[in-house]
Amino acid sequence: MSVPFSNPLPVPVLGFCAYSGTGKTTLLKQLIPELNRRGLRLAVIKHAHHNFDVDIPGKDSYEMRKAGARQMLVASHVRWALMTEDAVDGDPKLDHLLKQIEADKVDIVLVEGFKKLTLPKIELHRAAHGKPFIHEQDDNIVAIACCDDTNTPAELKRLDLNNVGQIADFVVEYQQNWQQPAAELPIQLPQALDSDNAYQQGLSVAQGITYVLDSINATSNSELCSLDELDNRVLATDVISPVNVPQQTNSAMDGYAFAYDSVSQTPLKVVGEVFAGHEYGQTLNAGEAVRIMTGAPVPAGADTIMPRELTKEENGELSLLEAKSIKAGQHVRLAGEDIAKDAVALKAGTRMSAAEVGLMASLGLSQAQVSKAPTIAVFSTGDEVSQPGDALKPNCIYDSNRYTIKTMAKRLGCKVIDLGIIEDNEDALMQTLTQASEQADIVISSGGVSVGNADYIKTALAKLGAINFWRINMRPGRPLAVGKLNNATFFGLPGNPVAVMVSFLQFVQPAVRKLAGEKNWQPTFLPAVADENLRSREGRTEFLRGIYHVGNDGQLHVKSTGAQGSGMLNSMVQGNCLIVIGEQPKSVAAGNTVFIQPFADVL
Ligand SMILES: Nc1nc2c(c(=O)[nH]1)N[C@H]1C(S)=C(S)[C@@H](COP(=O)(O)OP(=O)(O)OC[C@H]3O[C@@H](n4cnc5c(N)ncnc54)[C@H](O)[C@@H]3O)O[C@H]1N2
Ligand code: MOO
Repeated sequence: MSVPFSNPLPVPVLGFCAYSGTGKTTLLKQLIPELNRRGLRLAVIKHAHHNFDVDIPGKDSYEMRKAGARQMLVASHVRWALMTEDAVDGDPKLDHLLKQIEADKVDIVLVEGFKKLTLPKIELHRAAHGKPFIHEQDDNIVAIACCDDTNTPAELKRLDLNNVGQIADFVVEYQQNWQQPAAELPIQLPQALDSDNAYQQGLSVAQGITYVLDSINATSNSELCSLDELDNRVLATDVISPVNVPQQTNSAMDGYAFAYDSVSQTPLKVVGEVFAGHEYGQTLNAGEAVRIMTGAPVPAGADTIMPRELTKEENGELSLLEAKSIKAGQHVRLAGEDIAKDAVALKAGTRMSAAEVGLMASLGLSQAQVSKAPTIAVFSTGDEVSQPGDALKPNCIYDSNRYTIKTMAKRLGCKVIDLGIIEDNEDALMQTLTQASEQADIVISSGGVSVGNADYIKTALAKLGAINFWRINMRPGRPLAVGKLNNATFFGLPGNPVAVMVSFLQFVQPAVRKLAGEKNWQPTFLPAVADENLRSREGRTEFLRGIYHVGNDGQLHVKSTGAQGSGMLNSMVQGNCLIVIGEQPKSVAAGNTVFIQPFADVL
């Protein structure tokens, strides 16, 4: 039976496996110096099956450990050793041990033992021992080192067990060709949709997003907006720079401008002064310098700037301190080095923000063509749902969903039509839905998409459009309706308030961004260390509300907000991110890495 292993290090890990008596340790003792000669820096991990001790009774470190120190680090000027009391049931965990290695100090980790792990390994085999092949049971064998009399499959790399140099060459090649696998995000897009299966088994989140994106076309309508209206709008056309930025070659420092070739002629003669917004109208001669301010144009004949603090001017003569370190062209900003005239300064599909608006202004442009902002119509359903501000009737709840949806939609630059709370009555719903689909690009409702029976929304939708009622393998936000209502896209989000927000972020957000013409947007996934065990179920993507912070180790750390009921809106208030655990892991143990989606973009 193989045990899953994933390498946590940015360097390769290569195992050596064999039945006992094959000579693993003997080979490794010969291989290590061969690899050192080839310039490879090695770490070695060995699995010992007995209760070993590396310390010597009587030594201080031994005595202190025996006195009860769980970790004992003994260090001298040549080496240090960390001994940890870490009794576990079964084998020690290789990924945990590997995390103790200083990966920047080694090129590869060789591992002896741990043969059950799905770890790339070289099998050592001696036919004379009459033992079975390991590679017949283990797909992770990358090569077999054996003797002449052994038959091996043609597709398996064969090495000579008695030729240590050849094995060393193989290890070097393995190390050089190894590539760190790309991080596997919990939601991988796009994902093909098998609709027959989807109805029975539900859709993965990635399938749901792919389906939504496939059914949305970017708008072709656009309008001209002034600089002050551009924030959060999406460019419909490329912005072409009408000018060089900077317009002229200028100084990046307050100091002196001169020709680099004049450095040998110091002291230089100071012949003038130039301020930003002005120019020194003449050409500098060899041996001359001008006093220059940051942003002022570099005069003709000069190509190098010396900051004022590295100079001394006396009676019109300029000495250069540290003259030897001067580089030709230093502290000069060349015309067009930021953006050249006629170059694309901003691409169509860019969502405008402070930097983009500022850049447009820096080009002297006062307006841009942007895609028409999507219009979203939103309503709520359910007899129990009441309008905030009204008295709350018995057994009712206030409508929070319409307000979270409207707020998120506005953050995404949408115009919003609020259709209020629609009573659970088919005629009223039909009328509202028809009206909404004429006015809006996207119509969103919340509630009524699960299996409850007081839901007229399903019958009304079925009459007016083509709507799929999906079950998404996620929590929260399992039920989701998506489809067309005339020309508008319809989203029926689940009623539970947290499910509404999570479904909006995962499915409506990509749709809005695509509709608005935004290109190259990807959901953010940041790795963070889990500060506690996080529960999840295999086959379902879990969106836990989390709180992340930067730990003392400089890495992001995250913990959950606590109770995770999908009606607990307060968990979204307490949290600053979603912790996203994909379909594979059953749960994540404290200390392992998970992916988070910070709320910063939309909430
Ligand atoms: N037998 C089953 N029951 C449920 C299932 C299921 O698969 N089988 N799924 C559960 C899940 S998961 C969710 S989520 C909910 C979603 O159901 P609906 O979309 O039909 O939503 P409702 O039943 O109308 O409401 C659920 C919940 O949310 C509250 N709600 C509704 N609208 C609002 C609003 N505008 N503002 C605030 N809160 C709202 C409502 O009062 C309910 O408490 O179904 C589970 N059941
Ligand atoms: O979507 Mo529901 O909120 O999973 O409980």
